[in-house]
Amino acid sequence: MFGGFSKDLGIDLGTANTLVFIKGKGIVVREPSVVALRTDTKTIEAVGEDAKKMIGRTPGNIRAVRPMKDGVIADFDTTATMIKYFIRQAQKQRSMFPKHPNVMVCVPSGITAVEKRAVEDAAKQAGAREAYTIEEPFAAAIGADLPVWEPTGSMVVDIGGGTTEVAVISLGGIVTSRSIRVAGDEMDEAIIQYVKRLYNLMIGERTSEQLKMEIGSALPLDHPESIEIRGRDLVTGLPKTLAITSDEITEALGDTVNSIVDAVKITLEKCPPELSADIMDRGIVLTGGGALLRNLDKLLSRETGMPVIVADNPLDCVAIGTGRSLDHIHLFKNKGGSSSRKR
Ligand SMILES: Nc1ncnc2c1ncn2[C@@H]1O[C@H](COP(=O)(O)OP(=O)(O)OP(=O)(O)O)[C@@H](O)[C@H]1O
Repeated sequence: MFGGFSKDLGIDLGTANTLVFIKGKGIVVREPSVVALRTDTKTIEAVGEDAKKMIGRTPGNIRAVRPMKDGVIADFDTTATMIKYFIRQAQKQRSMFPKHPNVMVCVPSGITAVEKRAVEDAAKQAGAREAYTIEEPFAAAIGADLPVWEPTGSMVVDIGGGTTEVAVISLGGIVTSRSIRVAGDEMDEAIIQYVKRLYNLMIGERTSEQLKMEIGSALPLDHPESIEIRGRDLVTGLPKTLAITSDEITEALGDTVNSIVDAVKITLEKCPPELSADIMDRGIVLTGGGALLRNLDKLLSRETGMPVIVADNPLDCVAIGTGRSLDHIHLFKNKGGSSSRKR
């Protein structure tokens, strides 16, 4: 499927990470969706990895922003600049890559037609010849090798940075879906608030993400773990080191994880019975970085009574599916349900 030279690009424009996929080559760019802006001159200081390092460490005249943070384009110009940067990075990987490729951009399923149009315009402004959009859970399902074009039900739960997207897919269309703005970022924020409340310690976003990834779990671990973290004591104002346990992180993540479980349950309730039976056979498939939270699959399985499987390489599914969907562009236009558009 991926053989030969391609002039097409798939972009997973995630709230946390942007990945670029070239047919025939795979994922060629993987960088944080962050832009560092100079507030005085209104120019771009850095994009991607370099900009992420600046979060929480910028002087007054530089601001590190995540233009897609809430799952929508908050700032059109910054997003266009970011897309342009990522297309350039991909072009650098292949000397003969065309200046104006066809571009498929993956967008959250909850976004409006106006926002979709803004993404397509941003891609065109960044040099795309034709720009299309595909909804995130549909791309995730393709990337996870689910039989999306067949008359059988597949359920995918994509837990990213800003949004969790739950969808039931059959015959090339989304039958029912739910998108909530609760995902990895909200987990990080919950940990920050928990540590602040319990220990009067202020920690940064990067530290809370590290706690989530290293010792986080949706259910208490059989052998609890702990790590030392650093922050600012809110009473003395001085730096302080503290040991945090995995059980504490499980408690901190409780509400966020429950919101995700509820979104899955509500989607299942709305699912036609024939498709529910298919999902029971195949299992619910988890994609996105949040799928890597330990024991989330176990908790979801316990709460829904369904088998739950974490996809292979969950962080890559959306990008792979976005790239692969370019092979089926004609089907997209005909089937409509997965939302793509030629301009
Ligand atoms: N091992 C892990 N455990 C828990 N969370 C993780 C792990 N690895 C990555 N994540 C989280 O996954 C999220 C990023 O996932 P992903 O790259 O799929 O999101 P995205 O596609 O950029 O966002 P969205 O789907 O909202 O647009 C981040 O919040 C990150 O902290």
